[in-house]
Amino acid sequence: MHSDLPVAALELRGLTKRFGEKLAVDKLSLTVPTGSLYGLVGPNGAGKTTTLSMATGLLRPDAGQSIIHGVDMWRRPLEAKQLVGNLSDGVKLFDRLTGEQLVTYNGLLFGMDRATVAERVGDLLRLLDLESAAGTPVVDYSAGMTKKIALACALVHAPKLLVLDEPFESVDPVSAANIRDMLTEYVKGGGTVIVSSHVMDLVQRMCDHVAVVSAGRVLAAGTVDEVRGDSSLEDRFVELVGGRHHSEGPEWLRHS
Ligand SMILES: Nc1ncnc2c1ncn2[C@@H]1O[C@H](COP(=O)(O)OP(=O)(O)OP(=O)(O)O)[C@@H](O)[C@H]1O
Repeated sequence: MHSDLPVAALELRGLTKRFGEKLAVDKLSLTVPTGSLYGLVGPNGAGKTTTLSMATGLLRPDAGQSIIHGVDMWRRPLEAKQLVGNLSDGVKLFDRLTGEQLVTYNGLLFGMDRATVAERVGDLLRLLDLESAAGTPVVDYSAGMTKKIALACALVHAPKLLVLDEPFESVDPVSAANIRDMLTEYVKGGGTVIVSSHVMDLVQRMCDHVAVVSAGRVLAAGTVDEVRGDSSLEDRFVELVGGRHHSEGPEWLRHS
C-alpha cells in the first residue's frame, strides 16, 4: 500500500444522502490534504451543508465514508470528533448560556480541565472581539456575534481539522479579516480548514484548494489555480455551474 503518502486531513468517499425524492448528495468523493485551506463552493441547494454535516458526524449518510486523519467518522465517532472542530449552518446553540459559558461548556464536553478551558476561552473571546459580550446570553447576540461565538466553540479543543459552513456570513469586515488571519495562522501551525462560502473573491484570495459542487456532485476540484485556469474563480464558477439569466426580468419590476 502507499504507506509513505501523508494521510489526508479529510477524505470523503462516495458520500450519498437522499431526502425523499431529492438526491441531495450523490456519491461525492473529495480529498482535503493536510495543511490546506480548502474552499467548498456551489450554488444554493448544491449539497454543501449536507456534505459537511455528514463529514462531521451530524447527519448519517445513506452511503459512503468520511475519514478524518485516518479515522472513520461513522465507525469511530468519539475518536474522530476529537480531531474536528465544526461550525455548522443552522445547528441550534444552547443560547440561554452566556458566550463565556457556552464556549466553556464546549471545552468541558471535550474532557479538558477547567483551568485550560478558562485560559482558552479568554484567548478566544479576545481574538474574536467578544470580550465585552462575554456575560451576555447568546440569544441576545447579533447574527455575526453568534457566528463568532460558534467559531470559538469549534476551536476550543484545538482540533486538527476545522470544518466551517459559511463562517463569514453576517460577519463585519473587520471581524472577517481577523478570522481570516486566524485561519491562516492556524494552517501555518499545522491545522487544516475546509470552508464553504458563496464569496468567490474571498475563496480565491484565502484558499489554496477549492472544490465546486453542484447537484450533490463535484464538478471540479484541485488547487485554486488549477480550477480557475486563466479565469477568475467567479467566472469559472458561473461557467461550470451555469444558470445565468440574460433576460431583463418581468415587466412589472421596471419603473422606466
Ligand atoms: N432536512 C432536509 N429535508 C429535506 N430536504 C433537505 C434537507 N436538508 C437539505 N435538503 C435539500 O437538499 C439539497 C441540498 O441542500 P444543502 O442545504 O445541503 O445545500 P447547500 O449547498 O448548503 O445550499 P445553500 O448554499 O443554499 O446553503 C437542497 O435541495 C435542500 O432542499
